[in-house]
Amino acid sequence: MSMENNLWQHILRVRNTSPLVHNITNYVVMNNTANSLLAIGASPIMAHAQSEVEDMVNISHSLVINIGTLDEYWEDAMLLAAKKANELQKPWVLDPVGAGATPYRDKAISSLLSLNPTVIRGNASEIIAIAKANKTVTKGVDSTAMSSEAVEAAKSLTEIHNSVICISGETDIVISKDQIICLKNGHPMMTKVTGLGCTASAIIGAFLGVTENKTEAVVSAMSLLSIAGELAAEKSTGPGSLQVNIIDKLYNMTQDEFSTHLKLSDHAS
Ligand SMILES: Nc1ncnc2c1ncn2[C@@H]1O[C@H](COP(=O)(O)OP(=O)(O)O)[C@@H](O)[C@H]1O
Ligand SMILES: Cc1ncsc1CCOP(=O)(O)O
Ligand SMILES: [Mg+2]
Repeated sequence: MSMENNLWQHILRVRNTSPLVHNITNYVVMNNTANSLLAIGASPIMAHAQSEVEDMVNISHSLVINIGTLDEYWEDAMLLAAKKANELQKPWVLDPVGAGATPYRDKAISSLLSLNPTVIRGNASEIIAIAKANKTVTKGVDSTAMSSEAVEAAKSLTEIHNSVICISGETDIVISKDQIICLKNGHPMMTKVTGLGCTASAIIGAFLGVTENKTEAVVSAMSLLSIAGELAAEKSTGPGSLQVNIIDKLYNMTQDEFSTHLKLSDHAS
């Protein structure tokens, strides 16, 4: 079966099996992330109490850790949850929001990285920062670099942590040990809606919960969100309506819309 066909099958599997996705995420995006997960057919739970995160991982299909509004208490909860996911061999995603912006953020990321996330998804500046390539300066939570500049940084992270890396941006690039997949979907207005990167990471979590092939899980998630953004932008007058229209398109995307818009290319790494 072609990769394109596999991607649509993964989308259907999320819709039909409704994986439970445990999110330890930031205050800015919690509501939008939960609604996006519901729209694709997944079941979201946001929980960060140290007393329950391990039990929550136990009943979930996957875990998503997002450091957007981190503090010391949350950091400990994240480490507990990631350790439990590893112990139970459940997939988990790290979204290193704002990597490189402050020493505290980088210290927390390095503790989480030592637990070898299944997938790391960030914009180009964040991926470069966490690989300590130091070729660019992170400006808050938005990217100042192009995805292509972060490819070398991502390759080194894949080698060290055995993780699949997703660099999001104008082109989304998914890097595993033997493959580099580029997706040229999306719309520039998506950068004017807060939390769409966080949504991408959460949706990746949903696909990891139902799909053995981790690279395909990431590509399914990124193509679904980016095509939804592209189609939603056509009928949006600005970022406010785009935010809402993306959730609707995640919910009602058809196979025809998916396959006629998908712009994917595959290379050996
Ligand atoms: N310039 C762009 N053109 C088209 N799509 C984009 C662009 N920038 C980001 N996107 C899309 O927006 C979503 C979020 O990615 P991104 O903005 O890189 O995350 P973050 O919010 O973490 O910086 C992805 O689906 C990505 O493909
Ligand atoms: C603005 C902001 N500040 C802390 S977390 C956050 C949301 C970042 O979301 P994204 O990286 O998906 O744009
Ligand atoms: Mg982000």
